[in-house]
Amino acid sequence: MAGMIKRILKTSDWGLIRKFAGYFKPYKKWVVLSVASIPVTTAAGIMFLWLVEKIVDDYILPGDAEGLQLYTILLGAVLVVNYLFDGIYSYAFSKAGNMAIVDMRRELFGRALRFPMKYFDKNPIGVTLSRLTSDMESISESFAAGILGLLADTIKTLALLTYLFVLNWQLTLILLIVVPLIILVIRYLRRKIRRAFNESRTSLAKSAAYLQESLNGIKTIQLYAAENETFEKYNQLNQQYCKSQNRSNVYDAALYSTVEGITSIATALVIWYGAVLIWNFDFTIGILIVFVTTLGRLFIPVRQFTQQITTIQRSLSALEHINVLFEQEEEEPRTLSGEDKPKPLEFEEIEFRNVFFSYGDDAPDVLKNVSFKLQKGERIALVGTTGSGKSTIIRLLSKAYSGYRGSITINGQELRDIPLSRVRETISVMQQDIFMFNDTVAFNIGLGREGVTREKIENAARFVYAAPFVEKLPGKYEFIIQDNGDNLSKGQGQLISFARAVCSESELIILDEATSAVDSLTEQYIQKAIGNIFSSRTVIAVAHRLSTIRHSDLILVMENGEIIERGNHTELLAKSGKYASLLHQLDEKS
Ligand SMILES: Nc1ncnc2c1ncn2[C@@H]1O[C@H](COP(=O)(O)OP(=O)(O)OP(=O)(O)O)[C@@H](O)[C@H]1O
Repeated sequence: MAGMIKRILKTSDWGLIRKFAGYFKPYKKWVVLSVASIPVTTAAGIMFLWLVEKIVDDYILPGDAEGLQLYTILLGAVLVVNYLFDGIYSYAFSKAGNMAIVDMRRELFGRALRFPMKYFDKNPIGVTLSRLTSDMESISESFAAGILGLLADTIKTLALLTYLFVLNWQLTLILLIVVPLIILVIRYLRRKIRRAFNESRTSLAKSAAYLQESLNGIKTIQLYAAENETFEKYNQLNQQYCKSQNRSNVYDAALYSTVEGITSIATALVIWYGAVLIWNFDFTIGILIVFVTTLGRLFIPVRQFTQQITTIQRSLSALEHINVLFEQEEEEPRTLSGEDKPKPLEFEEIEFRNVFFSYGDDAPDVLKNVSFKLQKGERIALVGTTGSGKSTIIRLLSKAYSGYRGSITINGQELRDIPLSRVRETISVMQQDIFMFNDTVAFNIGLGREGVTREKIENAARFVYAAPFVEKLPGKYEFIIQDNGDNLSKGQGQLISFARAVCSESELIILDEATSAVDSLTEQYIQKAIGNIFSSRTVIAVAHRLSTIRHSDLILVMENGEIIERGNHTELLAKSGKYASLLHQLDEKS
């Protein structure tokens, strides 16, 4: 059977199994306890058969009631031991399995948190979510039990067969006639089961991703009355899943019932040949009963074996999916514990020298020959038409994307050589599309800053003029922000984003100014907040407000990935070029 197992699993499967078996290492003692129970239950199984034969031939047939009583008690005791150790076997292994899966899930989530942003550009969140949830579930439910179950059943089956062989080798050979047939069926259906199951996992992941996307965008769907289309699309994905799952179930059922059928043939053969042997006085009724009883017991593992194969196939296909996440490169290996958080750089200057960048190998350059310098205390504004590359400069600087050509240095050190976590500690980004967590205002301001005090949070809020509105909220800093800031106005969200950025010690602040219009009071607060930030830190801003632009020391005007004009507000206006016309458009809008 060991050879058969080898044939059933591919070589690459063994690699996967070995890799994930590593997670059981810390829980070795539970695995050992479980494995140690196998010989006990196997011995109890053989003992049971021996007692059955003895009871029938030596006590029931001759009518020895006294001996029968004693042996029946012994039989009961053997069964108790058998089931007790069976219990220990399953409990100990599922305990080890559960703990191993918890570790795997934790490690995977930790990795996912460090996946590069371009991973999330390409992979819908829902797919990653389903890898972390349903694929993991599938393993924890089945993989552990599947593999060890297979081992236990193999040992038990071999022991039973050896015992039967000693009792009567001819009858045992008759029984084994059906084995090649079973191997053929399993080999044939194995590939089909795996393929169908893979398909069903993929379509489940797709429909989960779509479900997640639809729920994220539910307000837009409702506003644009796109419910029917959304429903239809989900329905189609769901149907696809249903079809592939049904296919997988058909193969499952086919495997199970074919093996059942074949084993029934074996049972009939054994009864027929056993009867012949008894008529020829070569055999006792006790032994025939042992054979028939064992057939049931022998083929329970064989039947389970087919189920275990299906289970293992499922787990392997889930493992393949999860392995993709394990093989996904992380941004830069970093520990998640705060102990060794690097100190921010003592910021002095940033320099871009002849920088080129494209988002993909075959994609066109979206930054072309970009060069500029920013020194401590200075403010740079990036302006330009949409898609001109302003945000890309910021993404490169915050190491959200790598792979630039040319040189970007912070304090003279090449950016690609500075650890990511150090860069993120040095730079604070005020995002336009800030994400708000379902938590308090205080939590959202202090996000990611370990050990930040309430005083610092409140000072940050005051500094960027967020305090006046926060203090009017019920519960003030304990007010719970919901649904990514849906219970706040856009302007209030921006002020929280400002507070979040200044709450850090970072000298360099990147400001990705939002374009959305806000009420005039909030606008005043925002402008005052930017004024405060400008006077206290070094800032590089993707600027849309005239006030922000005017207060910058250097304005870089971008078009098609290039800096086409540079200078301060007065110099650029005097040129009457692109900047002047951009300002003109700004004026018209306001
Ligand atoms: N993740 C991405 N993958 C591929 N291309 C991208 C990606 N992000 C931006 N681009 C492309 O890069 C170019 C520059 O985009 P970028 O976001 O830097 O422009 P921008 O000047 O900030 O525009 P806006 O003012 O509209 O935010 C655009 O052509 C855009 O389509």
